Amino acid sequence: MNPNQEAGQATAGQNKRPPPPFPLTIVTGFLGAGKTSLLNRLLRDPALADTLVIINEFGEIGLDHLLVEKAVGDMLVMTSGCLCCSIRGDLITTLEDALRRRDNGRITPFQRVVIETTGLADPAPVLHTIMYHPYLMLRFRLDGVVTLVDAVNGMATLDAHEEAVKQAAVADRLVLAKTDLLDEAASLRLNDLRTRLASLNPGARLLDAAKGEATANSLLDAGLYDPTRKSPNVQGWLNAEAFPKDAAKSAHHHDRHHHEPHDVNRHDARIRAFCLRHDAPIPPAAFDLFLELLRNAHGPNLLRVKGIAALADDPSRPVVIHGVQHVFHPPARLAAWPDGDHGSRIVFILRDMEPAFVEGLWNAFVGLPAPDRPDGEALVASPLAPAKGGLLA
Ligand SMILES: Nc1nc2c(ncn2[C@@H]2O[C@H](COP(=O)(O)OP(=O)(O)OP(=O)(O)O)[C@@H](O)[C@H]2O)c(=O)[nH]1
Repeated sequence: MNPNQEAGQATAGQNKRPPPPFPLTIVTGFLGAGKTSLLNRLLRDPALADTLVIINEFGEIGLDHLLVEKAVGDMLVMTSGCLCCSIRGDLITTLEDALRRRDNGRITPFQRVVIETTGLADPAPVLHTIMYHPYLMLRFRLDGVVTLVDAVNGMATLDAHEEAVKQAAVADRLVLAKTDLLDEAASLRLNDLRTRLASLNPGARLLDAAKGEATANSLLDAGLYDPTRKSPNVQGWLNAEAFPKDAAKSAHHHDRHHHEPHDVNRHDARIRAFCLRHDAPIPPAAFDLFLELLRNAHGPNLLRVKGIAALADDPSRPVVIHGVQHVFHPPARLAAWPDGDHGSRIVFILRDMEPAFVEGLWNAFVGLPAPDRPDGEALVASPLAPAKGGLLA
C-alpha cells in the first residue's frame, strides 16, 4: 500500500462522508448517427479533461484519447426476473474495475464518465445499471442521456427502427448531426424532423452540432445535480413547462404537428409525453401507492418518469423521483424547494399507455374527486393495498 493511499484512507475514515458520486453521461443514437464524432470533438474541450470514456462495443475506436475502456458482453436479468429490466453485467464489471483502479491510483483519477452505447442498444439497461446496482449507484449519478440523430437519415431511421424512437424519447439532450450535409430541399424538411423529435420528447433540448451548439457546456450537467450550483437544478432537469399540460389531450399531441400526407409513424404513435401537476401536498402513502401501481402493472411502458413532489409529511422538503421502466432510483429528499414553484410535477414518457389512464389514477390518489371513482383515502386504506415495500418505505 502506498503512503498516498493510506493518507487518503485516513482522511476518508475521519470524515466518514463518501466521496461525491461521479457524473455519468450516456451517449446513444442509431448506427452511424455521429456519436463517436461528437465524442471526439467534445473530448478536446478542457471541461472533459478528466473524463473516462467507456465504449460499449467492439470495433474500431477513433478516439484520440487515453481514457478509453471497452465493455463487451453479457446482459443480466435483475433479481425481479423482469426481462425489460436487465442490467449490463459487462458494464458493471467495467465500472467496478475502473473505480478500483482509480481508487488505487492506477489510472488517471477521472472525475466524470461518458458511456457510448452501440447504435442498436436500448439505453434502459445502461441506465438501470447505475440506478439499481447497490455500489455503483453510490459512486455514480446519472448526468444525462445524450441522443444523436442523423439529420440526413433521421426520419427514415425513426420510421424503420423502433429502437431509434426509444433512444430519442428517453434523452435529456437531442443532438442533430450532419445538418451540414443537407441540400436546400432537405434543409427545409429539417423542421419536420425537429417537430417530430420535440413531439416525442418535449423536455429535451435540441441542439444542432454543425452550428456548434453541441458543446460540453450544453451537454454536460444536464442532471439534477450540477456541481456549480448550490441547489439542485430541478427546473433544467425536469423542464416540466415544455410538456403538454393536459394529459388526455396529449393523446392527440402528434396529430397537431403531422398533417397530410404524413400519418404519424406507428412507432411514434406509441409514445406519449405529458406532465401531471398537483398543487396541494400529497399524502405519502397515496404517492407511494400511485408509483407502485404504475411500476408493478406497467413497468415496461414507463420509458422515463421524472418528478418533484410535495408530500404531506414534510411539504417544505420535496421528494425527487426518477424511474426507467420498473427501476426507480431511491427517491431523494431535497433540503428545500429550488424555486418559488412548490407544486408537485411529474413528467412521463410512456409507451403504449394512455395518458388519460395515468391522469385518472393520479387524480384518484392525490384526492381529486370524480364520479365513479374511489377517493385517494379509500384506495390507500383498502385491504388490497400493499402494506409496505413501496419506494418511500
Ligand atoms: N458532415 C458531417 N459528417 C458527420 C457528422 N457527424 C458524423 N459524421 C460522419 O458520419 C459517419 C458516422 O459517424 P460516427 O461518429 O462514426 O457515428 P457513430 O454513431 O459513432 O457510429 P456507430 O458507432 O457505427 O454507431 C462518419 O463518417 C462521420 O465522419 C457531421 O455533423 N457532419
